[in-house]
Amino acid sequence: MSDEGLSRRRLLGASGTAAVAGVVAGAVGGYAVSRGDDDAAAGAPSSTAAAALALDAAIPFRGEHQAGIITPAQDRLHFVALDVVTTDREQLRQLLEDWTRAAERMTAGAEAAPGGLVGGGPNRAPEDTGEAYGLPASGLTITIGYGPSLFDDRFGLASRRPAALQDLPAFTGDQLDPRRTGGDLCIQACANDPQVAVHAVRNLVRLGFGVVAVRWSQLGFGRTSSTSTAQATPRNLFGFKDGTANVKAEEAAGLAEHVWVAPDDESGGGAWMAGGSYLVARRIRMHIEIWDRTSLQEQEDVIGRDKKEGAPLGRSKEFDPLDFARKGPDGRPAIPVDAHVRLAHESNLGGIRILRRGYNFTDGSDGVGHLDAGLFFLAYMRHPGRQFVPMQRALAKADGLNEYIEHNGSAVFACPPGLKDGEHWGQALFA
Ligand SMILES: C=CC1=C(C)c2cc3[nH]c(cc4nc(cc5[nH]c(cc1n2)c(C)c5CCC(=O)O)C(CCC(=O)O)=C4C)c(C)c3C=C
Ligand SMILES: [Fe+2]
Repeated sequence: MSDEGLSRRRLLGASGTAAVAGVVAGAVGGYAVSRGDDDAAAGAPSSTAAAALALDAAIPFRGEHQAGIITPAQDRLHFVALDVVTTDREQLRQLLEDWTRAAERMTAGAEAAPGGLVGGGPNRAPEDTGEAYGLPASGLTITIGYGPSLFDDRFGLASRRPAALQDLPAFTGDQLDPRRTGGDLCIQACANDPQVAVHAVRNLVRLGFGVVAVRWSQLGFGRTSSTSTAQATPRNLFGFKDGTANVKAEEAAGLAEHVWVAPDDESGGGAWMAGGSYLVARRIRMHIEIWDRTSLQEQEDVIGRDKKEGAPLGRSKEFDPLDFARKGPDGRPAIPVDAHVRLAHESNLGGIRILRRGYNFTDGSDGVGHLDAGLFFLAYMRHPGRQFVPMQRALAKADGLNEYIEHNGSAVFACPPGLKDGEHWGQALFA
């Protein structure tokens, strides 16, 4: 490998360098494998999940589906929504191709461009911003999505718009801030090191100068979902286990039914979405000061699970099934009628489920003595109008949690399928 193609992990030492060189060589040649994991390369789901749990792993960039959806949720997030500022279709197409190259390199632990740190010499701006140089791949995944507004008349894409990609309707209680809403494109960068996630977004935005501009962004810490049975269930900022009943990577039938767009889901212009998924993002402020003065009983009744174990009320273990018919000692439903898990459960929604992949956030304070903290809700699904919309309508109407939360940002994106060797983002869309 030439000096220009060396990984940022070169600094890790000889053995690390050798292993990583393989990853990077594979990555730039059109494939990427996790270091020393043959099963991952073969696509065995449980081994892939286990490999991805290693905090510094390189996650394969290419595959049937984009990485970052069923990849075991990493600990950190940098999410950005962008607007396209050019009207030149070719500039946008070229950017998506350039992003693919840079994203593939960064997920393998390499600089955004060969020799990116200093290889361009003293008279040019470096092609990599440098803050992740020497850091491992850190489980980085970069997932791209296209917003409904990308399919207006600017780029001749109107006929390519999937029918399922529609702006979300207004929900009761929404307090949406236009400065945290919408976007032509999104990039979801997840990693186990915040510096690696931020570096990835920063370098893609840098590449897009003059073509795209950041509309809004969100940092997240502490995943609020497990997306694999190999992961322990994390806790959200209300202190409750979150993600117990999620659709998980090992659940092939559930993914096919609820997460991946099937070939015959979208006819005509939207057929390029087969194998992709729709992403709903909601910035949900949590009024933690009010919650923190609320009794344990009330907290558990609002969620419908106990705080310590995460067990459904009336049961004792986290993964015990929810029993909505069970009565408590007072003769009332053990899981209250307005409990969050009752209303969000598939039995209340005609079998609807979604894959949740959210993160905690704290963005300073609001100037009047409260933390601006909450849950950056990210969820993947096959059809937002048939899944998120009815689910959120049911929650907006009756959820006991509404007293403690406020949705103040919102967006929806079509995340295309994964890339085969030699393919790049936008190729199918612009074909
Ligand atoms: C529209 C979808 C959902 C929003 C918005 C949402 C916000 C939200 N959720 C929690 C905390 C928990 N949610 C839990 C379960 C759960 N939540 C949703 C959907 C939305 N949540 C679903 C589909 C489920 C699973 C329901 C089921 O099938 O049992 C839980 C329990 C643990 C778990 O199963 O994950 C918690 C806790 C917060 C704090 C929040 C907004 C800030
Ligand atoms: Fe929830």
